[in-house]
Amino acid sequence: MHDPLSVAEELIELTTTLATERRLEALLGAVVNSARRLTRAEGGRVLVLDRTGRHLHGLVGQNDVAPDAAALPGEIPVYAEGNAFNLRDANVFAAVTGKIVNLADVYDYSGFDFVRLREQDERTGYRTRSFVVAPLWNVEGVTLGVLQLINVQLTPGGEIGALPKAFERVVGSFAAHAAVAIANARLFEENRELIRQLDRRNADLARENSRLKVMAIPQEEQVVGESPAFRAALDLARRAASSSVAVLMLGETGTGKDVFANAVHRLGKRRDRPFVAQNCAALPETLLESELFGHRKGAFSGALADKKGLVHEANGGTLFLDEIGDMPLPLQAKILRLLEEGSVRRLGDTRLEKVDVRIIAATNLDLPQKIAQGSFREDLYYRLSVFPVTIPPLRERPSDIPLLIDFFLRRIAQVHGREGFSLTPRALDALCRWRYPGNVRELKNMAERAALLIDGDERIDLKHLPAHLAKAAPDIIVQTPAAEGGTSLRSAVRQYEAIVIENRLREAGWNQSRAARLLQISRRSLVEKLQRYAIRTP
Ligand SMILES: Nc1ncnc2c1ncn2[C@@H]1O[C@H](COP(=O)(O)OP(=O)(O)OP(=O)(O)O)[C@@H](O)[C@H]1O
Repeated sequence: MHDPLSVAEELIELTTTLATERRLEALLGAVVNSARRLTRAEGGRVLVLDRTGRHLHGLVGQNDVAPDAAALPGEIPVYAEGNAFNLRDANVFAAVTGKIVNLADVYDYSGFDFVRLREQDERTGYRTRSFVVAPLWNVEGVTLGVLQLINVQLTPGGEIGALPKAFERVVGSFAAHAAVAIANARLFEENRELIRQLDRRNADLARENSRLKVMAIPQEEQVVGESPAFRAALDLARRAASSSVAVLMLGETGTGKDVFANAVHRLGKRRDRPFVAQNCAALPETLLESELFGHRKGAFSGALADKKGLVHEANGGTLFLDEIGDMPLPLQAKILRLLEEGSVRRLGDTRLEKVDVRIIAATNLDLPQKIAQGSFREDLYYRLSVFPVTIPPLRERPSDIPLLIDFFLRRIAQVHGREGFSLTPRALDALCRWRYPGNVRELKNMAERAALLIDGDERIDLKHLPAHLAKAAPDIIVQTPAAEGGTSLRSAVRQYEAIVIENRLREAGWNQSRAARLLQISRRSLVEKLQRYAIRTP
């Protein structure tokens, strides 16, 4: 056995380890190791009680002489039949009574049952002789488990025997220290797990919160686009929003004229008043007139009572006249009066009524051409086009395509209750190259269709996109803006460059160094290009 000085040294070292080690497994390893060094035991184990206190489980096993013999026993039941303690087991005895079991040879009769241990010896060829079990009782007298020491060597020559009586107390107090440290480490791990759970919960809540926030904003109110051309149009719309000036939204079908009209209303002083929209191409003349300006009872067959028009509903707010190019000429005159005098006359009425309505109109038609044909009033055109906002077609702002794809897929994922959708690079490439005659609406429809076609966690691939798009995908020349009549080669190349850069950035998770490597250009040159094309991390 050790001399008192080395025992003291061992205890000091152990106390330090116990005080500093917070990871349960490492701590248990250190406990068994130190206890073995202290007692010169060949092997040692820690068994702990499960949460229900019904079983002891091995957690750590060590054996210098035969690593196989370090194997941990299976579950040891604390209770025998009839709910009495299973005191025939030396581990349970120590755990329950708080006494140290200290045997010179487990093969000699001791009253304890060592059948399993002997079976293990047979399997491993190891011979277990002396066997010490110290209870791991913490200060409150709560049993955590036991510390086993196997084959205690009494002399440096390797003579094996029971632990000398004087050492029992040392081992006992050592085990008590270890128990406190183990209890602390368990608490620490439990706390850490609780913190982890809380963090996870917080992150879930934050995600849910931002999801709800996004959901709370109606889709038509979100305006997505970062390209300089788009930003310029949006900037104009913002400026218009601050006054009550009439605005004319121009742009091809599906470019987002409705979205912009809504934004102008929402960003202006009238945001708390109604935003009322009417498609002027959707109704025949009389019905449209009655819808917009209202009617008096008997104004036409079917006019059974007085009815207010949308202009009345929009009073104080905004009236959005979509497809104004298709408005019949007589109604154009009424709109002009509304713009110039702020007054309207209901169908079948003689009186004029004052209303305070801001007009935003939109068309994808060539109004000067319609004026030339005599189907649009020139004076109305000039009145409306005081503040024109032209939304560029999507093919002229390709760097917005990935942003819009991302936006629509995220929205769709929310509706489907999914985390998200991902695209294969070739699907993204095909989407980015397409010319979108139907503009953003077409892109949105494609995203919705693809989301419906994929199975489970599948990525959106070419086969989920319309055939014409997949077919055209490899043909860069046809599909890039270079094919656009009137677009210079230089501007087409720049647009394509912007698409490629943005795609690579996406692949690289918006890590600029990684994207630069993928593009095989320097990071500095990438940064310059990002500035030039106004590409920003979303
Ligand atoms: N910049 C954008 N950000 C988000 N969604 C957009 C954007 N532009 C268009 N959309 C969406 O695309 C679809 C078509 O847009 P919108 O109806 O505003 O186009 P439009 O120009 O008014 O079309 P039309 O001329 O056919 O009436 C809508 O679902 C709209 O929400």
